[in-house]
Amino acid sequence: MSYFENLTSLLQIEREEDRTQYKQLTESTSVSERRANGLTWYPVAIRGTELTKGDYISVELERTTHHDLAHLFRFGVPATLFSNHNPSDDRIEGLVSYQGGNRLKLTLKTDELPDWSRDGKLGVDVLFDENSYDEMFAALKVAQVHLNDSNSPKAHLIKVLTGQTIPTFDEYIQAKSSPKLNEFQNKALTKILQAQDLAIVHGPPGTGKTTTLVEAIQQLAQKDQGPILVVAPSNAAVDLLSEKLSLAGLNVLRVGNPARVSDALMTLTLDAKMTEHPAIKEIKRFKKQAQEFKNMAHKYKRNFGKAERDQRKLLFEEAHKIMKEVERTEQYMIDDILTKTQIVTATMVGANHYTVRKLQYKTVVIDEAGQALEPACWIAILKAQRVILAGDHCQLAPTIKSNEASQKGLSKTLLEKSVEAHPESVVLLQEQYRMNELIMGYSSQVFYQNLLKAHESVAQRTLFDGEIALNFVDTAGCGFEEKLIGTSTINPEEAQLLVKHLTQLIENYKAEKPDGAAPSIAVISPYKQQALELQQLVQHSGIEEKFLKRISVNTIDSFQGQERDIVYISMVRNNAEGEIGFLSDIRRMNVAMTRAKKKLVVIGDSATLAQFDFYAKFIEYAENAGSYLSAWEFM
Ligand SMILES: Nc1ncnc2c1ncn2[C@@H]1O[C@H](COP(=O)(O)OP(=O)(O)OP(=O)(O)O)[C@@H](O)[C@H]1O
Repeated sequence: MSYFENLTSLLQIEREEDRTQYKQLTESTSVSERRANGLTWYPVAIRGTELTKGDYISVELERTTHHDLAHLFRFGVPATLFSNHNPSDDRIEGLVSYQGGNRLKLTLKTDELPDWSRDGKLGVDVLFDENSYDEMFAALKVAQVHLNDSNSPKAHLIKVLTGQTIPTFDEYIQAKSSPKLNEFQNKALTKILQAQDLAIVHGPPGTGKTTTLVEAIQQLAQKDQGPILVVAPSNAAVDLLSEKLSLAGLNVLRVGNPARVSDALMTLTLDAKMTEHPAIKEIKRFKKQAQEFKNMAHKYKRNFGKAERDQRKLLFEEAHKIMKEVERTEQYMIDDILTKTQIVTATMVGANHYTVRKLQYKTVVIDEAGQALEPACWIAILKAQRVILAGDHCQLAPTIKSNEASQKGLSKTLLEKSVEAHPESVVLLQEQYRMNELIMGYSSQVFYQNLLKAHESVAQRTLFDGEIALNFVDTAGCGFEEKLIGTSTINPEEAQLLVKHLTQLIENYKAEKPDGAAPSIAVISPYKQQALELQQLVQHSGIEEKFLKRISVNTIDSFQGQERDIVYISMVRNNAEGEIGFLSDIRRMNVAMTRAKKKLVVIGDSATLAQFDFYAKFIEYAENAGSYLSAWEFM
């Protein structure tokens, strides 16, 4: 099987599993269950409608209750509007074209709202996102075609990225080294500018990967003709980069829909840029005319005479002609906006949005590549002459639903493969600006060949004088037993101990720094049930409000990319068999352990944990650093 056939078959397995899990979530579940699972908004109210491209209408919906529920409605996903009167028949499918706060816009494949939408209560269901899979399959197919065609200008890059040939560098190109960057970051900058096909920025926690990328993209923007494409697997990551690039003075076009509602971000979107464009007045005038023709046509609805039917047809044709004009004007506006654009930012799938689908780029940057599914990367790569991968394959990998696909290799990212195949393309950023060096040390030893250094401004930092930056609190022999709740594990006594330690730490801090600002604190557990338990306990701990406000409690995954002054990790597992479940995913643990700036406290049972090499060595590391504590001291 060829490289791309193999990837295609893995992706097929994944799509099947994803569909199956989606079906289980939706089929034979009630509206309220679907709503709780984030798959449905109900009830919703129609806040407006507008004619749009292709004679469709865009309807704006607002959810009027249950505002706090998380949901899966995202730009570009399919969804159906339905009525509660007859939900199996009264439904119409569309695509989410905007989502912000409690509103979303749905583009429906019809030119008129159905009659049933005027009575009964309305809701929207999110549908399985076939489109993202279709785009990925299509990209793999096209990549294979290029690879088979020795005349294809893309064949070389594809061969590099599939490990069949080596990357090339133009060593005569000199980057302008930046005084804002450290030695390693400047090395990465040079690597990026010299790369003819592939450069890789490996950025461990807090090492300034984003800072480096922004500087490199600024220099590339001056050299490359035409825009640079910058993609990342999540909207949150795309938003962050879009903001920083825009602040650096670049003209950024954010394709798709920001995950966060922020004015600065919104102005970068195509919608906002179109609203600012002089030609928008014309579009508004045309749309109004078309709407008037349609309204007139609809008046003939209940008259069946031939003359009326002809009249109605004429009016529709007129509206259609005007909408064609709207489309042409919109395309002109988009082209005009694109000529001024230096950077296009999007998710991988978003890079194929119809407005930018056909664009080719000299340089494509894939950020957070350690979290990107490889088939999605190929959507962006096919638009590139040269690819810059940035990320850290020693932190969280992409989420894969099918164990089979994961075990057969879908969880191995293009970043990881490329780092192995082409070490000459890689620059490791070695200086970090987040952690006290004691917190950093174990991660550096296990994942980064002991190469990381802490910048002098952070190396010795602690919460207060005399406080040690790392603690391992050993619960061995305390009889704290784990319990299984559903599919998640919980350890209530460990949770209580953690909160006791935290309360004490805050008291010590207050005594040492009576006027000190409240530090930011994360309480993390790999297990969801334990995180929920901890949330409850922290809420009722009696910790003063000023400090309580700064504490967030959650599972590891939600903290990737973030940092806190203090981090607690509750390890939960405590059993005679030495069964540690997914604590064995040491990359996830790497993320948890590297969020802390000044203090990291890990609480767990050494007897269970030490049966696994990673934790045995961690406990040894803590012992050697004088960071080992027995839980008995707090009981
Ligand atoms: N050369 C530098 N000199 C001083 N501070 C720096 C330098 N590079 C980065 N920093 C600081 O380090 C912090 C992290 O930088 P940045 O956000 O670029 O890192 P990152 O590697 O993208 O982070 P993450 O760990 O979230 O991936 C920021 O506060 C930034 O200002």
